[in-house]
Amino acid sequence: MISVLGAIFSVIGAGLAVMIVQFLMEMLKISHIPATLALPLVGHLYHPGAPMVMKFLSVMRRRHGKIFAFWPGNSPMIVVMEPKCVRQILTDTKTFIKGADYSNKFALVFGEGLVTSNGDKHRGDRGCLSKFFVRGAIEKYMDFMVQETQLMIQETMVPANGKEIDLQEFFHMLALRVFGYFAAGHDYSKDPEAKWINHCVSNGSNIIGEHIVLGLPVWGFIPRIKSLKADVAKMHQHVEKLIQAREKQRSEAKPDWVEPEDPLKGMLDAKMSRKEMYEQFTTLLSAGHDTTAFFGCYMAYLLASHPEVQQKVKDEVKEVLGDRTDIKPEDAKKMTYTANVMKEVLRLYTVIPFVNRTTVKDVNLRENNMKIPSGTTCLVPLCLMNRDPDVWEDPNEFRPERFEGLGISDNSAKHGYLPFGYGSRTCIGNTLALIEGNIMFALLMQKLTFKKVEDFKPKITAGISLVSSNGIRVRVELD
Ligand code: HEM
Repeated sequence: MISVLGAIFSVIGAGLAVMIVQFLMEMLKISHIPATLALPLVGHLYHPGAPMVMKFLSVMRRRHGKIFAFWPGNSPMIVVMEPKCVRQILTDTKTFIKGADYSNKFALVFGEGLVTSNGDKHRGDRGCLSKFFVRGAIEKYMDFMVQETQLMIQETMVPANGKEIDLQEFFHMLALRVFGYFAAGHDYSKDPEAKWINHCVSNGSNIIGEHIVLGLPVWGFIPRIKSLKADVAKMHQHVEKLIQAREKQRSEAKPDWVEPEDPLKGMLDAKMSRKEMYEQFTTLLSAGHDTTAFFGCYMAYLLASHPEVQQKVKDEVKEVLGDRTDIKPEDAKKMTYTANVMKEVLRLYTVIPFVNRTTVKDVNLRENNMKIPSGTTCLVPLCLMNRDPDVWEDPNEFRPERFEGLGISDNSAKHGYLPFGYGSRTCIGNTLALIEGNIMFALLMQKLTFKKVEDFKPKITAGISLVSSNGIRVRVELD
């Protein structure tokens, strides 16, 4: 018995010794990069504020500047928020690749879809899918977006008149319905699986987010990981149904049937394998779901909290549309104040708060001449860059007017304003999300007013996306 215990302690002791040596070697490699004292095994997690990652990093930024080391455990990340260096990281995709967080953790849900793949696989798949996400292609779906938004307003907002509601369900369901029709001609309003898919996608994103941010393992025997894998398998069965429905339409097509020009068609035409299609579809759905839905939630919350901004949006919608609801591309272009509101929402609530890349060789960050060793993960905190006081006056204020005259479309590398990322891996769904946002809010603002719920404050947690664990509550008042 004693010898068994002795053996166990020796193995644990040897393991700890290896980890401490690894820690010291890593520390030596990045000793030229500013950092607060980190300890072996726990890194900065000994610090009570460290699990609140966003707050902790903003304190570190004040202490160390725009490039510093952060230790979420035994290995460091280099936090980079200097705009020119960020640009280098996000454009040099041969040196800065999507590393282990993507291939081990994200991949549990996303497989080898667009978000997680690298190199030729990524280039090929992006080439195959990007034509469906350009403005002209998306504008063809505007009538459908209008129709679904109106239906959802009727189903959810009208009965909520005078009441407080959590907006998550409205925006999640609307995002799902729009995505289903846009990506595969599928009508989620009639699909009993829609509720489950909503839950499954958000849950998956939260779990993966937590495991990435806190550096937790994703071993298959952990109950929540086991159940996540089961959910992903069920999601693949759901995608199989969508593929079979389209294959049936193709095989039974009458001569006048015109197949929708959508991502599902793109995947079938490219003769992707079943596995590739499951992963790509799940990727698009997951990447576009919480993001679009929480973007809508935060916008409604900020409008409710700033009645003067809400009134200006209402006035603009009235001026451009009058009582019409058939929103056309030229209408959307005229709603410039609403566009600035959307930019300001994404600045304050950066829905994807962090992205990271791993170096495959030693590299110099040109702007600062700082060496980043091979195998290091660089963390780009888009959320903190968007509140950088060097760039934004009163960065925590909600002030859409600040975008007037800045000439910023949906991103600006110069300002470090990158809510949709940058370079060849920029969000493929950015135009879809913004057109959808414009339509949703034009129709909502024609019909109702969001009022602030006293004492409600969202409890923001930063996982893959910026979610609120206590929902987003507002009072709805029909006009
Ligand atoms: C407000 C809504 C959205 C925000 C804020 C957002 C944000 C982002 C960001 C920051 C990235 C870059 C990630 C990185 O560089 O590592 C990204 C990538 C991506 N997004 Fe979005 N996104 C949104 C909506 C959507 C939608 C609607 C879709 C699809 C239907 C989508 C699909 C994707 C995909 C597939 C990628 C990976 C692209 C690649 O690496 O080639 N996103 N998104």
